Amino acid sequence: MTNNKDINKQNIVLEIKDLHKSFGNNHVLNGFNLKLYQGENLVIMGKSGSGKSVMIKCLVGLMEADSGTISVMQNDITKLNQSALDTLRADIGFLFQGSALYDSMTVRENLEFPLRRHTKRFDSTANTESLVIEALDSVGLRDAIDLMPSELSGGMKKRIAIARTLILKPKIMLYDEPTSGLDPITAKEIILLMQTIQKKYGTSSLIITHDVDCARVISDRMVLLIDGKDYVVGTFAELSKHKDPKIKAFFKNKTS
Ligand SMILES: Nc1ncnc2c1ncn2[C@@H]1O[C@H](COP(=O)(O)OP(=O)(O)OP(=O)(O)O)[C@@H](O)[C@H]1O
Repeated sequence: MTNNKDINKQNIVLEIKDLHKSFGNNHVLNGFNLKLYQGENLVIMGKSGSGKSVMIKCLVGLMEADSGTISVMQNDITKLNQSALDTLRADIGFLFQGSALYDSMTVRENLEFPLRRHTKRFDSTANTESLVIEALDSVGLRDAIDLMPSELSGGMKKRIAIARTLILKPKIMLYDEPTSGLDPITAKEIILLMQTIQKKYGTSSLIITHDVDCARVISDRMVLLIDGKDYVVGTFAELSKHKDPKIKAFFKNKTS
């Protein structure tokens, strides 16, 4: 299933070309490529240890690749100075696996935190309170504004983490295992929320997941990371019918 929306294939918002990363003899990324188009949900699947986290770390600058290029909105991030990189980073919202809220801060303070770090992004008249409320409304949790993270369920934490990412109005969202640790109903709610956000904010999303149901619902295209490469790229419908055993293994009993 593909989502019925505009994808602008003329506008590549993120491109990884020929990425290599090894740790000694462990050649984790071995010529990995991907293109993310504006307005697209691109799912990356790969088995455990295939290099998804390594790829994300290279992408957000936490790890240096051995070779290859990573361009975000036509800027090669390996060639930017720190200040240009920080500006560009604000355009990328990263939802970490564990939600990563600050436990000692209220929901409001958690949401204000990125605003304080990226003050240049907002003019001085921007009202912090209204930005916080707008982001909370987007995830349906305005009433949680004064709660502490310990008072939230797993699904609520995920929503607040999404709101905290959205508050900077990113152009690209990176979701690392957005449904892991959630029960199937809550996982479905988060997937629906990701779709709603995409429509409302017009973001492009890179979604790393093991969750085949999530991939089926959310992906416009998928990339399978196998043997350190973009082994195959295509829609869920195309890949789930593939005869190659390495590809079939991802979809076993899951194509209904
Ligand atoms: N800092 C590091 N030093 C040495 N080896 C590393 C380092 N980081 C990752 N690796 C190795 O890179 C490989 C890929 O790891 P990575 O964490 O990217 O896998 P993954 O696809 O994200 O797995 P999972 O789905 O289980 O999270 C593994 O063999 C891992 O041991």
